[in-house]
Amino acid sequence: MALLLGCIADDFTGATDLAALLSRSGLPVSLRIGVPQRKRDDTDAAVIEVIALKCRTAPVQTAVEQARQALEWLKDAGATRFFWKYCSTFDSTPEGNIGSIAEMLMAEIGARQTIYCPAFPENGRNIFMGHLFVGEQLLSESSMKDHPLTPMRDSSLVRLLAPQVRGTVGLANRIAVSEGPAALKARLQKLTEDGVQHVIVDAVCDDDLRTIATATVDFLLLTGGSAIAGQLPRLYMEQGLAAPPKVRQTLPNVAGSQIVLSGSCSAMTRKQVADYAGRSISLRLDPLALAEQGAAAACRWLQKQPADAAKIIYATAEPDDVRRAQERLRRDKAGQVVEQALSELAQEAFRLGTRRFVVAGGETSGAITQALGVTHLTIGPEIAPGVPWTFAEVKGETIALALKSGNFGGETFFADAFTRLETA
Ligand SMILES: Nc1ncnc2c1ncn2[C@@H]1O[C@H](COP(=O)(O)OP(=O)(O)O)[C@@H](O)[C@H]1O
Ligand SMILES: O=C(O)[C@@H](O)C(=O)COP(=O)(O)O
Repeated sequence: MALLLGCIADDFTGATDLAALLSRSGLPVSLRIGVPQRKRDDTDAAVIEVIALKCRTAPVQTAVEQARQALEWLKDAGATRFFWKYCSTFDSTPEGNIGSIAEMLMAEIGARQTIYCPAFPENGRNIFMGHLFVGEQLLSESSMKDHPLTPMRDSSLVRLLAPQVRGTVGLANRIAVSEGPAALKARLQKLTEDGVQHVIVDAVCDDDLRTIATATVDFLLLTGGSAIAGQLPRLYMEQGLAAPPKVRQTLPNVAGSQIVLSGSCSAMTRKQVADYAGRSISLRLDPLALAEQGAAAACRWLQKQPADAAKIIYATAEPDDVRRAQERLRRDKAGQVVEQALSELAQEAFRLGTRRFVVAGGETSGAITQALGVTHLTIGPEIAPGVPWTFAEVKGETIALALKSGNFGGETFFADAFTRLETA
């Protein structure tokens, strides 16, 4: 099938979030883990391809290079329009990588302007006058200020983006958006004439997203969260470019034991871990002990647990505990030892017969998915907005994998996830 859209996501939970919102339309969406080694098969039914990278916190040059390779693969597969997906809380290091990757993509595909719209109203992320809100709080006052890898201490998207790009950053505010697609298009055109290449666009509800998508559907490059992308399939269908397949894909029925692995320290994950630890067998990992002794003791613990019992292994901790571990180990090293341990535990769980995995945390999901050797994910039912079950082949076996973004899902998410799988 001809490709309508080629997407690049900066982490794996972000990629499944994006694929879930695009899939709501019924259009077939393919999700690849990393840049595929092989060319796309011409008979592939998907009309949208998503490539999941793990580049959110990588050094700028590494991240840009990974995105360039993903772009090459998508272009080679026939894509002419592209979407660059990053976090709805604009998670980035001070130097990048949101703007640096966008600027590279614009240069490679010849786009004069792009928009930045991380808003995800269904999950409480809204942009007003260029400022990002999480629920009713400014981003910088929300729990994102304590993120272990990308603490967000400013809420102005213009200020956050400006140091990440060489070009000029501007704003199309809510007033422009509220005037409808034609007026917004004119505002963007005026900004282009004024030499503004990078435009933050306000959105506080799904109607705003519809307006923005309608005004920019023909842009060569759009950037933002999953919610703005989720508006595109309907527009493609209205333009007669695609129609959902008549027969829906049947999803596998995955038997085998289950586990939750959590490396997210986000506020919602902390509540979810507390809830599920009260319903299951649990093991808490200590980064300092892991740095000294590795994951062997935790693997031995796992081997001793009854196969059919509900279990959770987590490094999830309160901000003060995270800070203490980072002071002793350095921020990146603390993250790496936890990611490495959870990856080994996922491999051990698979060896012991686990086939249903719920993973919390974007970086954590990247590490675990790569450790399991997953290269392609089929998108299944959504458990909570932006968090679908996915299915993958590992060593000839089908596994079910739910990759949960840090702050997504309700308090009982982990239990809900397994219930959703039973009823899918
Ligand atoms: N107790 C801890 N101390 C320090 N870092 C931790 C701890 N637990 C987890 N981490 C690290 O914090 C990071 C959390 O990021 P991520 O997995 O992307 O979660 P989120 O989706 O909430 O952003 C990971 O690199 C993880 O290894
Ligand atoms: O847009 C979002 O918020 C998510 O799709 C996402 O990218 C979350 O990343 P993590 O919080 O690191 O899971």
